[in-house]
Amino acid sequence: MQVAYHQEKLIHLQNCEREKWQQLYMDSIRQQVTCIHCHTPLKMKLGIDAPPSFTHVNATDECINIANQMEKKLITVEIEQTEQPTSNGSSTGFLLPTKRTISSNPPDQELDLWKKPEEVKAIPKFELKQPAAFKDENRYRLRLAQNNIFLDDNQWKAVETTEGPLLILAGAGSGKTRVLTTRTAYMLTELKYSAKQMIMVTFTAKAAKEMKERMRLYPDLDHATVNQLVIGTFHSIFYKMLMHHNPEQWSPNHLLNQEWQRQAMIKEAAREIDIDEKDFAFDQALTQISWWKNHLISPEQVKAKDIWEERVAYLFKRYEQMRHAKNWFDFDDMLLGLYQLLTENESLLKRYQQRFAYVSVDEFQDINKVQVELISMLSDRTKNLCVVGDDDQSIYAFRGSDPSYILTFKDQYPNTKVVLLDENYRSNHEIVSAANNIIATNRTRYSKQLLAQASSEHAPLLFYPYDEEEEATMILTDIKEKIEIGAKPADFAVLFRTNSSARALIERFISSSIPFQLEADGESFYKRKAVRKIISYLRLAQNQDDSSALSDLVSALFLKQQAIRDIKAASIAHDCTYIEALPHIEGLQAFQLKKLKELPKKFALLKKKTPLQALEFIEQEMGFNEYVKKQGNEGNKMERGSDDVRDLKVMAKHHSTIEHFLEYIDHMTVKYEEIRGQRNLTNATQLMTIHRSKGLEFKHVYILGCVEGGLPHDYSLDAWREGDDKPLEEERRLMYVAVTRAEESVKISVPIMRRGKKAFRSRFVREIQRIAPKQPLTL
Ligand SMILES: Nc1ncnc2c1ncn2[C@@H]1O[C@H](COP(=O)(O)OP(=O)(O)OP(=O)(O)O)[C@@H](O)[C@H]1O
Repeated sequence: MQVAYHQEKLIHLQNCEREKWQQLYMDSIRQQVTCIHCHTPLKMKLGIDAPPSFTHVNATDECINIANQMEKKLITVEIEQTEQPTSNGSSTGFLLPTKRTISSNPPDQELDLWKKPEEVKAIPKFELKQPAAFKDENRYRLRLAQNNIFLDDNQWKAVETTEGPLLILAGAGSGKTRVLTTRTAYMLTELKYSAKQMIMVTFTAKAAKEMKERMRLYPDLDHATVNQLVIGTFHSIFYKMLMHHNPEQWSPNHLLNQEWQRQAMIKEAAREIDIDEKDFAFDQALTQISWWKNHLISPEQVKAKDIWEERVAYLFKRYEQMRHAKNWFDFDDMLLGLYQLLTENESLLKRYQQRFAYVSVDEFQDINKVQVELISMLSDRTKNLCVVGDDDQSIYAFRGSDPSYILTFKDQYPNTKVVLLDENYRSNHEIVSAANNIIATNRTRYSKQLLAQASSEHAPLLFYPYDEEEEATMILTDIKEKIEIGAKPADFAVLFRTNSSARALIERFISSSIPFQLEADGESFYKRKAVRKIISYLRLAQNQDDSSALSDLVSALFLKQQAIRDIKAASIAHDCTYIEALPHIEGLQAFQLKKLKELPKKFALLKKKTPLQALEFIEQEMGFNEYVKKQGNEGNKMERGSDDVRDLKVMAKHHSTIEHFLEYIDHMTVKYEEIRGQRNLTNATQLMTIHRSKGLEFKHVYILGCVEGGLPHDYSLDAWREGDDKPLEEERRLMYVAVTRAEESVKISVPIMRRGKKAFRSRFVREIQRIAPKQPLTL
């Protein structure tokens, strides 16, 4: 149905502004949308595949028929006036806008129209490969096949290449774990190498565990041998070595294993240079310090690019001094410690080189400077170094990883043999082709193309929600529909570029009955600095004595935290609220005094506004815009306070009073903390950042926000405009990673609006829509 009563007004979906659909959807959940015939609640369906419509929650077929007939009449007949229904169903006293046809005025703006989702057309024809005749000349390969472990020819080539430097370029879904484990099993069982000679480095503890578990499935390989293998992450393996040599210095009691411990140290240092604790991005500072350490840059060697880096360099210096004084170490020191030990102790290095004759490294595209140095030291005697990776999946530049290590591996090791794994066993041909189309634009890569095993009737789908809110609703509706017809919640994953871009989605899932798990870093959207601060105005509008909101407010007013004490004292002395006490604090400049004197009046005005009006008033009339501008994006290229406020305004539109808005925020903040703690739910839809999805696979994948500025992220576009296309290439790799997680279907969201402004479809969407020329491997 397209026609219904909404809060006692007759509405026709086609005549409603697109912007209102989400509100209608939410009101339909609150039972405020009813049938024009029986007046029972209608639910609004706002999904991906079909235009929005209303359906009865409970109604007889007869009622539905009558309602449909009434709707037909209403749509064709111009109605000048009608009557409001009473609760018993008679229609009296209901007014439609005079002289308005409810079927007229077709919206002429693109923004107002529902746009049919489009299948990606640029899919080259699938060519069925003749299954390669199985070559059974190798006894071990045959033995594996008998145990249902099949390997294609390239995979097998990688297994057999055991000596010298080997680069396995493993495309997405090409079975690199299978290759790494089989190669090790082959060396142990067929070549009879000793397990003690081997070291396998993975990027995550999960990957190490999976490798060990998979190794146990190989024929003729006993558990004791598998247990002798050194398999683990860089940190776990290298830390064990350090412990072995100096258990006293490297005792776990000295490990700074909590973020807050490290933060406490730099906060102490920050006080020495008068940094305002409430207003400094300490988490960013720690990331920067870690980046320097992983690049083997000492505090003395830092070349600060701006004032922010200068300050962080000071914190770095003091952090290292404090750490040394107390004999503490952090996770980065585990790698640095071993690097130092092996550089200073040649005979020890030789012993390790003697022991580890075969070194293999997984996810080599994500390696950083200190890791690369350690690996090259350990493998320097034999050069039996096998690295597996995909330059197209290098997505951790912000943590210090650098795809140039995989791209220059051959230069580093001139005798390198290269094996390309280009058969994708995960996704159908349509998904693989879309991924090929996207990544082909990158210039800094080994050209290559993935091949799928099978074709499907479903191509990747582009769909066009109005904005972030509608996007979340459409995805939730789509997943719900699929679950209703038999899919499992765990079949789905929704991937997003940044946590803040998923706020609406997370909230929609929180309010739904679909089990879900959130894999994202960072605090809730409402705890982000700019958001928290602007919300503190609203809280103080409600209660001028809210002391926790006051502490957020003071820095936005360009006052120091110490001012809080003075404000509280002035409020007692003058028997007034904190806001009224502001102009009474000591030591104010004349311009500050003038501004603060105006505040009580402005807070009184604020109270009467809707949340959206209030936010705009705070920005424009209460100085918040200047505060956000002054803050810039201190050390954080990724997230701007002004963007957060724009995100908040999109959501504020759906709340009519400040009181309800704050209640909603508090509820969502509590829920966010609850769900963040949930782990390992067995049958849940996964909501995660693209970074977190790396290495995983899902039947159905949704990708959020594929518009310029969203994916690719704004910061990469800024860099690109300034002539640096590295970040943009990394964004393209992120898109590639996201698409290649899907086995059966991928749905790509291209919202029309973003952060309240017209958006432009992502360049990656345009790239997906044209067939990239075939790209044979070039090295
Ligand atoms: N030769 C093969 N025949 C059939 N299936 C295979 C073969 N090799 C690997 N697979 C399957 O392909 C899927 C992808 O393999 P895997 O997860 O190891 O890929 P990956 O290379 O690690 O992918 P990504 O880098 O994208 O995370 C797995 O389900 C795996 O069992």
